[in-house]
Amino acid sequence: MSDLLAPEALERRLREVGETRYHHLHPFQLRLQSGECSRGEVEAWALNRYLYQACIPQKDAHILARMEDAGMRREWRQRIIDHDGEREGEGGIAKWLKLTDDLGLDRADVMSGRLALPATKFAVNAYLSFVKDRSLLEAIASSLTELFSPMVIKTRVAGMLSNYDYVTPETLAYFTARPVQAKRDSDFALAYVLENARTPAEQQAAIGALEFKCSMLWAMLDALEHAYIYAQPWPDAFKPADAVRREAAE
Ligand SMILES: O=C(O)c1cc(C(=O)O)c2c(n1)C(=O)C(=O)c1cc(C(=O)O)[nH]c1-2
Repeated sequence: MSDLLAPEALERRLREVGETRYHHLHPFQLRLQSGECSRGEVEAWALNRYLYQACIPQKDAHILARMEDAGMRREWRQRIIDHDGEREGEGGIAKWLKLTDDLGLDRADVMSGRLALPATKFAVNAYLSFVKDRSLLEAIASSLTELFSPMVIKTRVAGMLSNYDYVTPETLAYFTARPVQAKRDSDFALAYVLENARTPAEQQAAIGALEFKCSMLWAMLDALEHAYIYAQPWPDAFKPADAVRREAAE
């Protein structure tokens, strides 16, 4: 049985989870930011990650529905607005579609998810199930990957802008607002977790929730790496134009 941790010690443990398990360490992320990805791999990354972006307001709506306190709901609902916007064409999902548009991907293909890898869909569904099935504390703790997203976004954006000539600041506009929003959101979520994880079991559950979320983000990049670098993608999945040309020549 673990001991009850002081809030500072719990925060340290949560940050250690990110230092050792967050997707900033994943080989596909390193490849993406260092310019080693082919154009097709960048396209596959953006197409698959659309499903994650699209699920975020749904998972936040599940969390919101479980909150009994109006003040908490007022705070949390901003996350849904950030992604869905106040009207058509605004918000994070619309900005992600600007990224996939600029990469030349068809919107209907991207939005339908039909070309996404099976593991991407399993990962996203696992996140939605997690926030429905686990305690509110665990659901909120699972969002704490946002403590670490500003640093990975900064590195990714700088790396992509300097290494891929078809990527412009407008293409990556999605990421401009995220670090400030992520800081605001993760400050709130961290304060909640530190205040509400009051027993050793609750503290371990919060740490486990953050590990789960890191593993879900990691699994999405494992799937991309496996499908587009080491192996063949799932038969129904997105095939980059350069791979189609290679197959035709064989
Ligand atoms: O670019 C990234 O690496 C990254 C990571 C994460 C994350 O760590 O979960 C999020 C985002 N971006 C993001 O843009 C975002 O809106 C977001 C919401 C959440 C969440 O769990 O509520 N994570 C993330």
